Amino acid sequence: MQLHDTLKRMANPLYPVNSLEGRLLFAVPKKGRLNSATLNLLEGADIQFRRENRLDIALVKNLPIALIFLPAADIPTFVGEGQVDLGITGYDQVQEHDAGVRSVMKKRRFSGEITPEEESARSAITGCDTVMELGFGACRLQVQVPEKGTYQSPKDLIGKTIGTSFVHLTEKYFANLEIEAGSQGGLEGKIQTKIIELSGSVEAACALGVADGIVDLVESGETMKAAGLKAIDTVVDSSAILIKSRSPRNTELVELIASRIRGVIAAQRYVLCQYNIQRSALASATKIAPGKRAPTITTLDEEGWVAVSIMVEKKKIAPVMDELTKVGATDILVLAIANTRTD
Ligand SMILES: Nc1ncnc2c1ncn2[C@@H]1O[C@H](COP(=O)(O)OP(=O)(O)OP(=O)(O)O)[C@@H](O)[C@H]1O
Ligand SMILES: O=P(O)(O)OC[C@H]1O[C@H](OP(=O)(O)OP(=O)(O)O)[C@H](O)[C@@H]1O
Repeated sequence: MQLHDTLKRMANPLYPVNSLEGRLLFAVPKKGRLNSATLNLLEGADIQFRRENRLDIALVKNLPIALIFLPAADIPTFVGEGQVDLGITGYDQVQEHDAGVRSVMKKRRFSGEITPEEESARSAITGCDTVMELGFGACRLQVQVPEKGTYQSPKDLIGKTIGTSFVHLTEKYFANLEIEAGSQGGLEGKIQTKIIELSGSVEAACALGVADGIVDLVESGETMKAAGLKAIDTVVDSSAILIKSRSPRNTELVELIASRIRGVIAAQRYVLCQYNIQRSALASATKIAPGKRAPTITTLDEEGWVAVSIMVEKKKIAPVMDELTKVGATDILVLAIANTRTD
């Protein structure tokens, strides 16, 4: 059943379900690490909405879109099944969802419930496509063990107990490890390593004797350090991504949103740098900072001088200004870009 129909059946009269008709459904993280950066991105893309208290659906005022607020972990399911057209979540969550779907299909094939052909046909229609990386929410899903313990390499954990919120990726990781080590048993892909599902505070599992190792997200590394753990391998490198279903309701609108978001990301990543320089030094200056496509050069009302305008990556602007000064650039101005539409 389509999400539109399901929502219509819900009794709560506050749900703006009747107005969902004809709208593109866009899932965004309702809380957690990706929530605030996602809301900033929507604001930058001029996607205007007002979310009523405790409602997980908000109609966009200026575009035929409805925002659906969901846990980041559930967004790949809704988009992958085509119930929702677009979504923002972590790449780790998409990988976890895909690994889960593949594992269920594999089990159904081994039990004779579906044929290999049905398995690949279903895999082709479900799942989501990545539209773009969004430049926030960077983290790594890592295998962690007690710093002072005896486990040094991931292979030492074969047959042991692992705590994680990412059970499917962890199962796949240890299944591959066991195959590599020649110790995996059974055609059904049963693994010797025991995976325990935990929904939060995974880092506490080793100290409490629940697990020998964990597979959990790391950003700064502070949480793992405080818990006396060290990383011995990375399962997935992740950051926030925009995903779309394989059959979105309105591809033009998907393109419009993608293009707006691309513009916001470019605006966040670049600054506009303007300076004056003598024409004779222009070649050296543009070599230092050639701009995104090419510099915009304007003749100044002073013999032999030009004004140059270029986009520069924010993180490189300080050394670029140092170098430009060395070759004779003056009156250097750096301006924030509010928004942009660029390739
Ligand atoms: N420490 C982190 N640094 C950066 N990104 C992270 C971090 N932890 C998680 N993420 C990213 O955010 C996504 C959502 O994780 P988060 O723990 O915020 O979800 P949640 O379960 O919805 O929220 P909560 O933990 O508050 O219940 C993760 O899948 C990952 O992509
Ligand atoms: O490397 P760090 O910067 O310290 O971040 C890593 C921590 O962040 C995440 O947990 P979160 O704080 O979202 O809470 P949770 O344990 O309830 O999932 C993750 O599960 C780690 O515990």
